[in-house]
Amino acid sequence: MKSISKELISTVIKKRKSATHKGNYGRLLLIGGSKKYGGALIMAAEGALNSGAGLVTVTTDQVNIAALHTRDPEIMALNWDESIELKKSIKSSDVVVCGMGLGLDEKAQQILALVRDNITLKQTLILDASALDLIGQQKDLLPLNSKILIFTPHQMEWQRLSGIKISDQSDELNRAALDKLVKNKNAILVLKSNHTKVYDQAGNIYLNPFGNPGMAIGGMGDTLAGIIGGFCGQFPPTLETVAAAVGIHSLVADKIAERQYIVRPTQLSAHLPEIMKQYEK
Ligand SMILES: NC(=O)C1=CN([C@@H]2O[C@H](COP(=O)(O)OP(=O)(O)OC[C@H]3O[C@@H](n4cnc5c(N)ncnc54)[C@H](OP(=O)(O)O)[C@@H]3O)[C@@H](O)[C@H]2O)[C@@H](O)CC1
Ligand SMILES: Nc1ncnc2c1ncn2[C@@H]1O[C@H](COP(=O)(O)OP(=O)(O)O)[C@@H](O)[C@H]1O
Ligand SMILES: [Mg+2]
Repeated sequence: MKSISKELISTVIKKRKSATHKGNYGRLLLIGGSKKYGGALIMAAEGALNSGAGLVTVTTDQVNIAALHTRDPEIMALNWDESIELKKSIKSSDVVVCGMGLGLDEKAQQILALVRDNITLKQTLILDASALDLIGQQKDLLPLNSKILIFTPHQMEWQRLSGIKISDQSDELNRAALDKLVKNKNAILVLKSNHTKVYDQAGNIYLNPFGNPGMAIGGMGDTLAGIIGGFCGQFPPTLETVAAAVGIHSLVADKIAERQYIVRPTQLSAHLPEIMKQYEK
């Protein structure tokens, strides 16, 4: 098992070249935010935006859009009832991040089925939170048609999806469960805890040595899902890129925790561009 290091983060975060434009840094679509959980989607979108994604669009319950635009006018938004537009949006994205605050109702199931049916082999798909729980309940909702498929469960979500109890979640069982879920070997598992591990299906594992308990606040994982999306839109969507996203999320939190008791996820996002600058190479 390798440890996520500051050097690894520096190899992933590239200095931007002059002759580039927003289209070179990833078209991201984030899907989630039912009425109750609009904040989850907004926090994920802020993670994506602040990690440098070139173009960020969200699709969500209409009720969240004014709040999102008040905070972040850079982000485009689509009402998730507009299914024709939504299909187009899925197809034209480089990276789709689905599940933050999506909920588990019939609408949520329909949206995940739409993602499953419209994602293509050119795209990176990240599944978080409710998307993982929906698949745990109904296995045929699992989208298998992306280029790279990234799961980002916390331990309880992984228990519900894989059937492995938290106390039994060993590397061996985790990888076997990932292989059982995804046969074509294009998946990455980010199993979140106080020391998150990132697995691929070739046997590689990265352990995150960074982070602190000030991060134990709702929205911290939503923010991470957005950052992973942002990284996969800008840098090659590999195990190392995902590990670097996990590492920088915790490093920013560690910096904030030097002078604060807790780390607000929105504050973490706000400090991300400044800390990424220190690691660019
Ligand atoms: N502001 C918003 O809109 C927010 C909206 N959100 C949205 O809410 C939806 C439900 O997601 P969720 O994660 O809040 O609930 P759930 O899946 O039941 O898991 C929580 C329970 O699991 C357990 N647990 C054990 N180990 C654990 C671990 N390592 N890390 C974490 N938990 C661990 C633990 O149980 P306990 O120990 O408390 O008994 C804990 O109580 C989802 O769509 C999400 O996106 C959130 O993102 C928050 C901000
Ligand atoms: N005690 C802790 N130490 C380090 N990191 C933590 C701690 N508690 C939570 N985190 C991090 O915070 C995030 C929590 O993710 P998650 O449970 O999905 O949050 P949410 O769904 O509320 O956004 C993960 O990245 C996890 O590694
Ligand atoms: Mg979560």
